[in-house]
Amino acid sequence: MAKGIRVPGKATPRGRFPHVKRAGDFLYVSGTSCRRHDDTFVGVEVDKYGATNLDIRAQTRAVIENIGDILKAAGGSLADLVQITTYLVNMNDFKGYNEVYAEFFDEEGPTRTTVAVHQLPHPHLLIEMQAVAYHPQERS
Ligand SMILES: N/C(=C\C=C\C(=O)O)C(=O)O
Repeated sequence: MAKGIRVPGKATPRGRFPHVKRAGDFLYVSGTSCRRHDDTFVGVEVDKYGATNLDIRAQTRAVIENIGDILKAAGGSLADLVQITTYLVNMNDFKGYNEVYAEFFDEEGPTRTTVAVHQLPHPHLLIEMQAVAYHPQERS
């Protein structure tokens, strides 16, 4: 039976789904953003005039770190990732996203697909990532 986990301290899912689910030797991580547990966002600044500045590098780093925390709660780590799908709202953010991505992963890392989408669940979000990790049960 596949087991879903909601991870304390991470952003509460805005729907009825777990952060991560084990199916056999694989861990499936739900689409994850830079949202914090208190529903604020990493990589968002609003100036005194109300102008919003969104930072793709900070958001990318936060998303990957959130996925790492979620995998850790399931007994795994970023090193176990075998597949990542990234959703960007704007392909103009590809360069900044790609630079931060390369701080975590290289050609031996997970396979990756990056696509642009019309919207994400909050207007402050520039990026969401979904991932699969290979983590045999006997290692848990
Ligand atoms: N995974 C989903 C949303 C994630 C949003 C967030 O972490 O801020 C979903 O609705 O499927």
